[in-house]
Amino acid sequence: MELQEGRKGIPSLLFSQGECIASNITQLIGWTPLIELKNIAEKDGIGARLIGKIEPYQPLSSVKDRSALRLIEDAEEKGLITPGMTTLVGVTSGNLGIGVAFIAAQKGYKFIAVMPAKLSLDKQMLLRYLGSEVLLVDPAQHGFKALLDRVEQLKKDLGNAHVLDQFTNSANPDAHFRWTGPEIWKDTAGKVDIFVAASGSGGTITGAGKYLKMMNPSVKLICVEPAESPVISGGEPAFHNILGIGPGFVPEILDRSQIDEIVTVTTQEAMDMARRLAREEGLLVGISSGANAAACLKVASREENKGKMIVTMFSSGAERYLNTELFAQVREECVNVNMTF
Ligand SMILES: Cc1ncc(COP(=O)(O)O)c(C=O)c1O
Repeated sequence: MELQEGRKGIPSLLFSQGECIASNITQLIGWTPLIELKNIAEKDGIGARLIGKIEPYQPLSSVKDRSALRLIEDAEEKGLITPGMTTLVGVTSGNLGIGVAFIAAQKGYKFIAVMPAKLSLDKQMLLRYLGSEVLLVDPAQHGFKALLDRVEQLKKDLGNAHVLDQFTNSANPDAHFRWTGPEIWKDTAGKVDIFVAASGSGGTITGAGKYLKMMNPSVKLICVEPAESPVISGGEPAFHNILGIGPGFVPEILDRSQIDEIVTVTTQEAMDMARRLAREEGLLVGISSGANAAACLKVASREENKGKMIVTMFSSGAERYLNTELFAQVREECVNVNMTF
């Protein structure tokens, strides 16, 4: 089936005449819906419009499906990889790896995920379930570099391995320039005033931000990072629990020159807001989505932003965090529940 140039996702399929059946799962990446947070805006007396882009609608529930697809397609276009022959290799602690795993499975690539030991068992299980190999490295012994060293060693040992590096490869922001940015522009009818996005690899804010500024140079770009580890703001890296953002260094692909402002959010604020999104808007989204929404509320409360449209990313679904602090209280309640009859 022919898809519209530069567009992916379910609505693209709907433009065709006749059958609307995806030929494979990668065609369903992209074009996620926008939703306005009316309940929270009303309750908090917010004069701006708060809009979230619901990435849990991606095939494997996160924004990283887009980057994974573009990293793989870019390598294919450059003739660097061949299904059935090349082994894809990447350091991953989560969503990008899961994105690569399902695309690799569909396209016929072997994928080896190099992961920090002691990280989520759920993610390891998902990767293995999708047919990927998981190699655990203990970063406590040699730091993050141990993971990179393991990848280098694999490259030498395998000979036909291709490394996917979301922090340095411009194909990552390109996914957001091609898809995320145009989707936001189209679905807001070009009314977006402010785009707020937390930075992990920096792909989303760089790629979607570049597209939105290209369409309207007065769109403001606000980058969100953990208050405990405000590295982009010039601070020191430190532990935080907003999974998927704030890796503790400034990624090579992050284009700081186009960012108008950085807003920091604590892990506590992010988790509290994720829970509010669930209970007040019925939105089951993850911790970084809570961080983004918390940053939006800070920005929206400013007098100068009254009436403005603020768009942000709900980058992943809450179900990926069932075994984290986000669900600690309800887990405790469930474990200790008393029979009522
Ligand atoms: C849950 C979550 N939120 C936000 C991000 C940040 O996106 P980006 O890497 O495009 O900066 C990531 C990236 O992995 C993520 O997994």
